Amino acid sequence: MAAFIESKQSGGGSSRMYTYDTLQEIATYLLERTELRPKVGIICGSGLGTLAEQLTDVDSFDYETIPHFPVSTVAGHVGRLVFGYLAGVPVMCMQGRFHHYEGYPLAKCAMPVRVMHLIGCTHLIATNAAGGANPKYRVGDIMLIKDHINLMGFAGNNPLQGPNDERFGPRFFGMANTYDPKLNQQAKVIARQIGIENELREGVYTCLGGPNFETVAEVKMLSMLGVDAIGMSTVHEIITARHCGMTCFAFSLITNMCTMSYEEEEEHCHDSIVGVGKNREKTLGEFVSRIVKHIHYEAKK
Ligand SMILES: O=P(O)(O)O[C@H]1O[C@H](CO)[C@@H](O)[C@H]1O
Ligand code: HPA
Repeated sequence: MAAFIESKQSGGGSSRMYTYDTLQEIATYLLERTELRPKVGIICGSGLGTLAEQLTDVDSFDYETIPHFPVSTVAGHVGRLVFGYLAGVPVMCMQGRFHHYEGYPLAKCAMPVRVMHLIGCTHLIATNAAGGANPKYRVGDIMLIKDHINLMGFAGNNPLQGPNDERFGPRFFGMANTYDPKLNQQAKVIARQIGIENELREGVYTCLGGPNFETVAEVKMLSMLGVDAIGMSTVHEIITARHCGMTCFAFSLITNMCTMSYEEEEEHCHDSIVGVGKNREKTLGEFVSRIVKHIHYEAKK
């Protein structure tokens, strides 16, 4: 198994390793094995995979069985692509994502987003577990992402590095309003409808490489830069989705507060992070179902 995982983890560091033809091959493999034609792709974060278990009439594919697909190596990420209906709407759901710290280049982490696009998804919903860097936040809050800071990009690490294939999108493109403001507005309405408006936040997310959590000095610095929540994912997926013209919606479940002083005992660990996701599964299921329904009916107007 270890050798198998290693072989799945190897490969170049840029978008070059997943050519348009390779990605089309993956999409075709899946389309030949499911009759569902989803317009919405969902990525489940750590501990949030039970969302995929709410789908009905499913066709599911373990990552190991999908050609050219990496495998999930992190607890709380099952490693399965599930097609099915959520609240009566066809969706495809990654029950487990890929992270840079697993040894995968960013282009590989974000590759399934391009597969979603080729399958016909027009919308991406990315979810994640994140640490609260905003002291007003509480564990269990849901933070709508209104923007991100691509810290890894500052250091020259971007999922779109390498030759650009115009069939996906242009070489250069803007990122303003990438997190669809209208969907965030609707999410606030939904939060009121389901009685979670007091737990809903809207803020800025950043992704660090991980796998270690942040030092106190790092949290202080990020907080000064305007970061509200810190994680190790999502940013490269959203950049990839934006590049190919998908509408993006994303939120963080605040699973822990980042350690903000040296006196505090650091309490977070991956198990408790996954546990918070599980505790919030019912609420998040309802929240995401309503977002998906909204996207579906808006598209029909
Ligand atoms: O971003 P997701 O996949 O939700 O996972 C988050 O939780 C893990 C840390 O416990 C890290 O992988 C971090 O990125
Ligand atoms: N930091 C980084 N990533 C995370 C955290 C955190 O505190 N919590 C969940 N994912």
